[in-house]
Amino acid sequence: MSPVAGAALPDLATSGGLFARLRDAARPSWESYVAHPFVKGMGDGSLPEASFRHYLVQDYLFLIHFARAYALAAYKADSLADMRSAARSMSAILDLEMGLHVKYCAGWGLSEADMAATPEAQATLAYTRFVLERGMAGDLLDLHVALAPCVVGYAEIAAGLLADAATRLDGNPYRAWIEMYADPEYRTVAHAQVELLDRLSSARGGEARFADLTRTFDAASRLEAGFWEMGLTLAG
Ligand SMILES: Cc1ncc(C[n+]2csc(CCO)c2C)c(N)n1
Repeated sequence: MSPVAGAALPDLATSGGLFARLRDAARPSWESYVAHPFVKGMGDGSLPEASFRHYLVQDYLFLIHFARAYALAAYKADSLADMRSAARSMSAILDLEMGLHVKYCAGWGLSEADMAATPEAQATLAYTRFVLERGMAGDLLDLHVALAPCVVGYAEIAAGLLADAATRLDGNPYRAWIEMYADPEYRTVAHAQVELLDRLSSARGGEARFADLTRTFDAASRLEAGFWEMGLTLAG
């Protein structure tokens, strides 16, 4: 069933949890990401098609590296449960989400071979390699904090668009994107990421590392905003 426009969903973040506190500490960067003009343009359908296509191709390349980040999470895990969870997320991206993405892009006339052959834009390189670097240099908590704006942000953005009076779903070329990320199944994935951050934080001394984790979360949020900006300006 399609979500109903205008119905606000509760916040994904648990009050007082690590995700909510990071988001508060990085508020200006977070807002520049979730309220970017690209997002508003998808909501009211005014986003130029060329911007959306440029974004989609780069997002395909982004997902490849995101799958690598979950492979790194499996390597960094210190329990079988965390290894299995990372492996499941990597498989979900490679076998499910990328397939959906490819089908979705085909609807916009983009073939997988064309997308794979496109050079990565600077914003794609910067964001994906930043996440991988946080994971390589740090531990599982550093890596999951770097991943959190991506995983939780898209659920918040899609829910926010559905609740926004400026959003038009009828005849909106970006409706399928909004509904894909507003899907309850995807909200469950985002919620699991919020809970995982709290568990990792207790196990790995997150409290004492809050300032450092905030820098990572803030940078990842700015890189998400930069990813939208790349789409909007068609930057290479
Ligand atoms: C730039 C960019 N940021 C976030 C997402 C969202 N996303 C990426 S992978 C994934 C599944 C999480 O396990 C989701 C929701 C995206 N596609 N592109």
